[in-house]
Amino acid sequence: MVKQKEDLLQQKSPAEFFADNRTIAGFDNPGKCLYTTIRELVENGLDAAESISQLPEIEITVTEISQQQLNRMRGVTNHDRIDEELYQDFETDGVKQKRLAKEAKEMERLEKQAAKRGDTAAALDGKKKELEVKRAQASRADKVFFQVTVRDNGMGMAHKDIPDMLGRVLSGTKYGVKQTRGKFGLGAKMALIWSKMSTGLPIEVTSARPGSATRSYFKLDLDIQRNQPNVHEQKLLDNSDGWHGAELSVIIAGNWQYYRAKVLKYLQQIAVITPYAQFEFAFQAEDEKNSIRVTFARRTTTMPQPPKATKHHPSSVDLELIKRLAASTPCTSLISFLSKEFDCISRDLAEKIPLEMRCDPSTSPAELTSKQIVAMHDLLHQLRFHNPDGAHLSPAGEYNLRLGIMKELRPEMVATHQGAVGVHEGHAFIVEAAISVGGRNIKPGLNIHRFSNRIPLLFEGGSDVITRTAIKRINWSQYKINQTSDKVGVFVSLVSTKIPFKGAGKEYIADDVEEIQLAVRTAIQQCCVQLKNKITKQQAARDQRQRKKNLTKYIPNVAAALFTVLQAVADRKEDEQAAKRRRRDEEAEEVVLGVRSGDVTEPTLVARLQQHVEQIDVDMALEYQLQQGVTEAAKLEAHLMPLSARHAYGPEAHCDVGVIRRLQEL
Ligand SMILES: Nc1ncnc2c1ncn2[C@@H]1O[C@H](COP(=O)(O)OP(=O)(O)OP(=O)(O)O)[C@@H](O)[C@H]1O
Repeated sequence: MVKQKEDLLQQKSPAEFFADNRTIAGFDNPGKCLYTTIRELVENGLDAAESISQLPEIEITVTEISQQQLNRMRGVTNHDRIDEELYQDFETDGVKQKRLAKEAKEMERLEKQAAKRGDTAAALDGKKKELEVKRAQASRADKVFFQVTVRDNGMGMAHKDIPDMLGRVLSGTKYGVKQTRGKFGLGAKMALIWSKMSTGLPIEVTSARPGSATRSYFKLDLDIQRNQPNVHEQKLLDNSDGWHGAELSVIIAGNWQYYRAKVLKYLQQIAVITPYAQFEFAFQAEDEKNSIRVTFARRTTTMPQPPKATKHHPSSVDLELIKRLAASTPCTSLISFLSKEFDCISRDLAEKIPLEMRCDPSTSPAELTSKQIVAMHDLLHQLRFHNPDGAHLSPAGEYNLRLGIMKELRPEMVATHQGAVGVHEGHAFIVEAAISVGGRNIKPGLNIHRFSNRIPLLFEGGSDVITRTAIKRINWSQYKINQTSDKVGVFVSLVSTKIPFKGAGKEYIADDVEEIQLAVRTAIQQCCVQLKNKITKQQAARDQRQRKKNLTKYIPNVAAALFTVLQAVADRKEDEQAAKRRRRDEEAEEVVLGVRSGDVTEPTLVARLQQHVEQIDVDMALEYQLQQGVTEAAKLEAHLMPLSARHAYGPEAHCDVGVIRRLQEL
């Protein structure tokens, strides 16, 4: 029987699979491909720097390249068009008229809107320019390409490993049980696959290990069918200046116009979670006026402890993993195998497990039969073990998180919380959260920022455990936060040796892991409790200010009215006065006498009323303190110290509650 074409058995290499299913890895459309390429290369740079405890310095350059330029690079001749009408961007006269009319209308609308809002001429010009750029980009016939170059100061790559690291899908150094940004051994290769698919150009890599006298240069691409690197050029260059790190450069199709905001947001968020890193970003447009240069400056040199590799927790192992470990271990007995290859198995316990399996404890792991491996697997899933302690994890830390938020958003208030170590399928995890209120570039409502293993997640937020928890499982009003009108920043970061991502694109964290769900909720709630305290105090202070303002507003009128009355009394004849004298107390009598002698005037009344309002303030503050308990309310954090050796303490001011010393420059 002749086989039908569709019956033919075919095989795909991993590279082919990911080339056909780019979306899985976050390479959906040209714009998203540009974004993900930047992201993957930046995260590799951060991992590489942190792995040698180096404060990361990441330079990202995105250079716009026109179709003509690209053709020149590829040695393809640029031809003039013979028949314009064949091209997608050809406009008939009618279509052109319609477009021009639409643009004129849009301009008119902008002008009206600006007049209504009272915008300045410069603001209006800015908007018009934006419109023109959009129009120019939309009408451009040429496709736009980008050279993405990312340079870091990390550990670099060994010369011999570079082709495999970057030219073979599913190869990397981050597969162990360790918290890293990268995991799958895919990201950089996807950028290369996309460059192959969209421009056909190879990747260029320069790298040096710390202390290396040479730096490696490679130009390579990836044979998608065979899933193997294809080296075009390689050389060893001089490294006498002692540089270490890596610089990767790819040329890909992309869309800057639609993904500009996402790229900048990503960089801002990665700057929030890694305030100890310095990011230099440059976008070089063909037209210089559209170029951008942004620096996300380092604000601290305190780096979290680098994550450490740990061992597999017995409750998380599967049959295949046990087989693999048993075949590769140098241990010669089951006792040492169990105690050395697994986390949370003490020597004591390791001696008991083989007995439970009805196995000789001195059996070599390499000699375990399939049945014994099955027995070990079943047993490991039935026994009780300590949970991993999370010491190998590296959360950003409340200090860094707060610092990052303060530097990027400048909120009015911020609260942070780091939760206890949790466990999911034998992998330890830690959830950290920060909630901010107010700040720049933040919209009213909940602004949710998600991080996993210290990378920002910007897409598919709707299904993420953090978004869903913040929106559905927190009763914000209980903490005096209005989730629709207050500008609330919700920052949640999860670190673990295994993040339950949905998809290889690492875009969002599953919402079905109860332990993580609960930890996220608790961390947010803990921040909210801290904020509620601050908000209550702030509200009380605001109410007080308002009351004072209201009272002060009426002082001139009240003083004038009062003075008129007092004057009328003072002007009455003596006998009338005598008749009424008995009814007035002495204090009032004194005031009337004052008015008569000219000592009490209208301004005197104004001053006394103002004094009275001030006094009410002080009384209320005291009353508040008594209600709150003196220690709580009277405590005010203050940090006073000389700015430098050139400062000394000056004169002292004494008051009931303490002494204030003023700093003086020498
Ligand atoms: N800038 C770099 N410095 C040092 N090593 C790097 C750098 N970029 C990549 N590598 C090495 O190349 C390997 C493959 O990188 P790749 O981006 O393909 O995958 P990954 O980072 O391991 O995982 P993921 O697909 O989850 O990002 C990395 O594991 C790392 O060892």
